[in-house]
Amino acid sequence: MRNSRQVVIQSESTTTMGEVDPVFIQDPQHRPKLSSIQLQGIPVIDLSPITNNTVSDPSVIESLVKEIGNACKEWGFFQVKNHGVPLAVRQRVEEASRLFFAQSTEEKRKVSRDENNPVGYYDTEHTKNVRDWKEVFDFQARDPTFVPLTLHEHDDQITQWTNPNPQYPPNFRGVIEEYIEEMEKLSFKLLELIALSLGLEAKRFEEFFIKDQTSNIRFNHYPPCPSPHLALGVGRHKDAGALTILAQDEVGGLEVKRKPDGEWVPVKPTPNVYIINVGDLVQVWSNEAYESVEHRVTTNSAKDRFSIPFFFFPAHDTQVKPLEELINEQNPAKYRPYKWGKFLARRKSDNFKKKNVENIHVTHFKIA
Ligand SMILES: O=C(O)CCC(=O)C(=O)O
Ligand SMILES: [Fe+2]
Repeated sequence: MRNSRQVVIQSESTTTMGEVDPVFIQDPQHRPKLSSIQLQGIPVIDLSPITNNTVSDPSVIESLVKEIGNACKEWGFFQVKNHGVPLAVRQRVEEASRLFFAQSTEEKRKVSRDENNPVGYYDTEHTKNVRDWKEVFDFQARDPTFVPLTLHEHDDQITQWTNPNPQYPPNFRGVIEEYIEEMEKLSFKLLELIALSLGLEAKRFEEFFIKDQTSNIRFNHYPPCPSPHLALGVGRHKDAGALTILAQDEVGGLEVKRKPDGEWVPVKPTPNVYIINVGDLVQVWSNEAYESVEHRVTTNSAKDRFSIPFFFFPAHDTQVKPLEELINEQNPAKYRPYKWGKFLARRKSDNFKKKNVENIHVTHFKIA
């Protein structure tokens, strides 16, 4: 994370000095407060009614669906326990991630992403044009993943993204693939519950994901940062997909913007839970019954932090628009239709070129 342009910055709030390249420094209004208070957190929902085969009482499922619906409305975020993902599978992938990032930068760059194949290692991501204090390794759930060749709306040619094959740790790919399989199963279950909570058929969303989904998993490593009050691990953003399933370690740093008052609420680490958030696609499909909520990651000066989000993305040819069942004369569609694949390719391309404009975002399709 260090380079020759490093400068010494005088902290505003304390007398400590920290060394951070200016590209990492957030505007004052976006700097984290780093308070240690733990506010009333996002809800933890017990998924045993759907993971435990012996539950037959429909009212139990009904109340689970209500809980999920309420969490989506109030927070856009929730956590799940008794989710059915074997702990050993998670531990294997977490261990592999640590080993991967512990290698030299030179080794990691052997599996770097590039403009045509935006999958693999990189350490220069910018969120809202400020550099994130992190390094990542991206891996697609489908290998190859089919995506549009160009960004032109009427060009139907496709190309493919393929996964790199890191040599270390041994069997990294196998361990990731095993974990992805669990993430997909959980994603489908969660989307069913979300569909039910919107009054839709349980499998309403399935068609978008069955063939050629574009989901990816990301390994994040946030090294200790000498100036945690100036930089962020990931700047404030919303996730663009359908939903995200996040495994965070015990260090903490994820903050969610609380809906009514805009307060940044830290998500306290809890062993073996997953943090779920609905993304922009659910916001559009539900015609804003549910909203995708901003979140960010703070850094700290003492500890490395690792997290693993799984981004559940539909097939590239999915036409995204508010669902017919959820719009009517009183509640007309709030978004124009858009092609998921074009959107995704545009995002990756803007992101790679680090254009000095805001990345494409779902608000571009909002009907004023
Ligand atoms: O590391 C985290 O806790 C969250 C990361 C995140 O929000 C993202 O990668 O989109
Ligand atoms: Fe995110």
